[in-house]
Amino acid sequence: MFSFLNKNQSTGEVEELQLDEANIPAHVAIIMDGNGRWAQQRHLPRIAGHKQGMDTVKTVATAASHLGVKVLTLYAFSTENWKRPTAEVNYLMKLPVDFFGAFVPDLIKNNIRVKVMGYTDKLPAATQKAVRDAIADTQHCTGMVLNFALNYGGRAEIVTAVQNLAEEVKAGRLDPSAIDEASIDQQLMTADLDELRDPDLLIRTSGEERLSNFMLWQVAYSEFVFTQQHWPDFDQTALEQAIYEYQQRHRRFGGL
Ligand SMILES: Cc1cc(N2CCCCCC2)n2ncc(-c3ccc(F)cc3)c2n1
Repeated sequence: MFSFLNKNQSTGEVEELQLDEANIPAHVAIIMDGNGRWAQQRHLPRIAGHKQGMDTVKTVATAASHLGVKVLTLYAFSTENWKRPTAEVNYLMKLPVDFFGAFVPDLIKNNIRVKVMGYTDKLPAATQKAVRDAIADTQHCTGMVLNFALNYGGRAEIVTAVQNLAEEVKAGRLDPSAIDEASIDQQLMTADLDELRDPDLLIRTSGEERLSNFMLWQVAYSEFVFTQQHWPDFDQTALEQAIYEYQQRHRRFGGL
């Protein structure tokens, strides 16, 4: 059992809660929202929130790995984020480079493997190199997969899958009647996660309760937990609280 202290929202009392080690969600996906608001509340530039948010990535990735999560997917940059101010986009595109230098040695120590899904060919060359290096240097790790969604969009992912299947049909290699959910699964960017491709738990921070074009196909049966704190304030306890909430809904009774 993992125990953690929780402040009861209704009574205000601090209580010790237990997580069931046999019911840790195998795949946790997080929409890391609220970085800009966190900075604005402190009268800091928005990019200060992104910088602090990257420290939270390391804290939460380490905590998830220790709890036994097998895949942690983090929504780092969406296909819609290109609409942000140029200065902010340029800063965000440098974060994978900073991450590689600052955190990859710690990830290797925790046996965490980096994977990236998205249209990475559209990223600046330096960002693409940092992504390639992070993947290559953690390739040998056999523990948790830390999967960054980078220049990723759920609708674009499905369009690409449909285009690929249409090409197969056009080439005479696939009959339309043979297209099923498995056919589409195999064309998605999560295909190489095999049986772990669909998140068991989706967390979104900062109070918003929407998907924002994130893993639209894969979250069909996921539990959603929306938390109030901004991503830079998210931590191990917040992750444990979200997993506790998941376990209350996804109760395992004996061998079920
Ligand atoms: C664009 C962007 C933004 C980004 N944020 C920090 C976390 C808060 C939310 C957005 C800002 N983080 N955090 C880690 C990465 C990253 C991506 C790929 C990779 F291989 C290694 C690290 C990252 N990438």
